[in-house]
Amino acid sequence: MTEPVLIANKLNKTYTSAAGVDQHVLKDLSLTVPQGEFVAIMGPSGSGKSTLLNVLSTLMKPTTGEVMINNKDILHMTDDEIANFRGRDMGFIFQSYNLIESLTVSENIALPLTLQKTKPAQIKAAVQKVADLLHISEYLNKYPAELSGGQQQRVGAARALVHEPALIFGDEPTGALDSENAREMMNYLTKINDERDISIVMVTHDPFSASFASRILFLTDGQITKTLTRDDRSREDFYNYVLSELGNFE
Ligand SMILES: Nc1ncnc2c1ncn2[C@@H]1O[C@H](COP(=O)(O)OP(=O)(O)OP(=O)(O)O)[C@@H](O)[C@H]1O
Repeated sequence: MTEPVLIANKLNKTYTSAAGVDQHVLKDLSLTVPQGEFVAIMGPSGSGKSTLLNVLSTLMKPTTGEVMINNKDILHMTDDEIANFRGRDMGFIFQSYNLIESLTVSENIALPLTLQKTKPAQIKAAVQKVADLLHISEYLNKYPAELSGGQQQRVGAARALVHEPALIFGDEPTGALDSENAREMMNYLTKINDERDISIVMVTHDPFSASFASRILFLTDGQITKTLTRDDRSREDFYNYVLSELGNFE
């Protein structure tokens, strides 16, 4: 049995509006992700997907419950420990690429390593390696504004990968991409998941993107109400299975 990279135990999240009205968004939600697994989270709008991802990825605290990543209790770390942990062990890929316009592609990709004060020669080698993997080496000296949306999203992915984190979180990583670029992005994620054993937890509304995962969790009203596993199905067969199950689900 592979060691879990992430364990979430009985997560609850309640938002309280300015008018004092509570909204209970995550409800006793538990989840375990073994090292090297690729998990997709799907569910209707408002079901709590982004809230769950934010809680799992240390960006937001749950109201109650616990989250362990690599056996560390992330809810009881100091702000400095969390910042270090994020920088070293996690990568984030968002729909909006969050690139810094005044930095070159190379400098954007290097950010997680620069923040960890990695030596320049090591940074250069790591940036080159991940840029080769994502086929963006020729853009390294350009600025984000000079790239297409798909290229920018690959730069965002390269930045998430450059420090070889144990775990990557994606929030609609193909959301801004056309179908060709979405397929390419999912192939890259599959490749790093296979070859480097990096675990991936990704929120998506798109069954095509989800079909690249090995397990899909469906969220309804803050709870996991259905789980589909790919088992030994091909990606295409899993996609058809997901589509048929979605028909039953919604
Ligand atoms: N920061 C916040 N403050 C108050 N309410 C929030 C906040 N973030 C989300 N909510 C509410 O919590 C519920 C779940 O939101 P969340 O964004 O987690 O859902 P989602 O499944 O990701 O939705 P979508 O697919 O539309 O992005 C929604 O009703 C939303 O309005």
